[in-house]
Amino acid sequence: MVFERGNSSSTLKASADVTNGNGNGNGNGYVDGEAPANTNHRLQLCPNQNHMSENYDDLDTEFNPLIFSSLERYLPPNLLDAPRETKYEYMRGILCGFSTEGERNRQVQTHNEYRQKIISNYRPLCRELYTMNPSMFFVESFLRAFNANEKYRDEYIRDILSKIAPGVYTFQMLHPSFCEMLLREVKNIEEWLHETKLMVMLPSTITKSGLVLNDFGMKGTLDKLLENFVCHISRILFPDVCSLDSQHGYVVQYGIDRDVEAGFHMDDSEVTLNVCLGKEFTGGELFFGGMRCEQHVNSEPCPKEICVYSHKPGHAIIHRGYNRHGAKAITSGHRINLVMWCRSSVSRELKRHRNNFANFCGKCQGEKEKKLQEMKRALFARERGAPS
Ligand SMILES: O=C(O)CCC(=O)C(=O)O
Ligand SMILES: [Fe+2]
Repeated sequence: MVFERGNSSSTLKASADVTNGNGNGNGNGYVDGEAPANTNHRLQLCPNQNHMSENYDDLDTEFNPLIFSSLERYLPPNLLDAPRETKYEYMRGILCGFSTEGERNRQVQTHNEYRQKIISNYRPLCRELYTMNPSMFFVESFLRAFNANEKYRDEYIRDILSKIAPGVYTFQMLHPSFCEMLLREVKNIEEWLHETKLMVMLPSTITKSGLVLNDFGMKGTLDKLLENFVCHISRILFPDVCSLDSQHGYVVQYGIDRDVEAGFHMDDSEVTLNVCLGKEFTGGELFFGGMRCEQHVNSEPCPKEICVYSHKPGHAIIHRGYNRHGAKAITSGHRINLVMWCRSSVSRELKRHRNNFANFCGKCQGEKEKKLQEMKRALFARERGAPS
């Protein structure tokens, strides 16, 4: 397996989703010129003098458009000829990474205005999607578990979850008619975007074909999904994660004419929910390489951490954001998934005060065990009178 440094970890400050309220970005940007998924290039030290920069004057952006034209000549060579939108997102991410608190507030305001502009102009196709309606959204087994008497609820929820690797679980979740409805809505959004030529913010640097559902009026529904369902599952599966208090919800699309795969990365989330909506496809399996702290992000996985999962429509997979993963290439058809990066501002604050992550990082755990073994050996030797 080739390990690429993912770019959606919480180390990345800049973000198109500046509204999560906890000061963390969604990975849609880079600190000090870190490159997008699937590339390992940084901003160049010297500008490419022969490159003709694009014009960014028409963009509704918080930065002076001239900055983008100047910065463009410093882009990694593989990005120089990328679509203007990709270059813009990459450069905006870098600029946001350097911004101060005041600028950050302005970004929040800009993002709110951007969202408001979409919401007041986009006409939803399936209005039912914009209000949480469990009996319409979920399959029977999922509803039964959540509707169980409080005394047995956790036990019933545990029963519907299948563990496929340490910290990775799957379960049946979305009703086929809900999946079908959301697919129709996504198609409608895409047609509207095509007509209006509106440039949208991508959900993360991992995808070129994603749509942030929160920006299209579904924040209320997804907040309820987090609050009433995902929080509960997270509390059962990941008790060390503090309460999840915000979400970044989006769809990702794969196909021959879209993204084909997703590079190996970590999410900017404490917990990620990922549900396949359809349609028909082959390939595109998710692969996992174990949980790591930021310091050990590039360390090798141990065999028990590796697992491969084939997406099935309606089925969800839930894992810690730090569990490194990627999606293999789709080999035919079209795959669309609903992804929700769930965040905990308390967990993030606590993490800032820690320097050992043996509670989740496989590598920190290994090192801690090694030290313990060494201490035990030294103690044993001392007891037997051997010179230490
Ligand atoms: O393609 C997938 O199912 C995974 C997408 C993903 O990992 C992400 O968006 O963070
Ligand atoms: Fe991911």
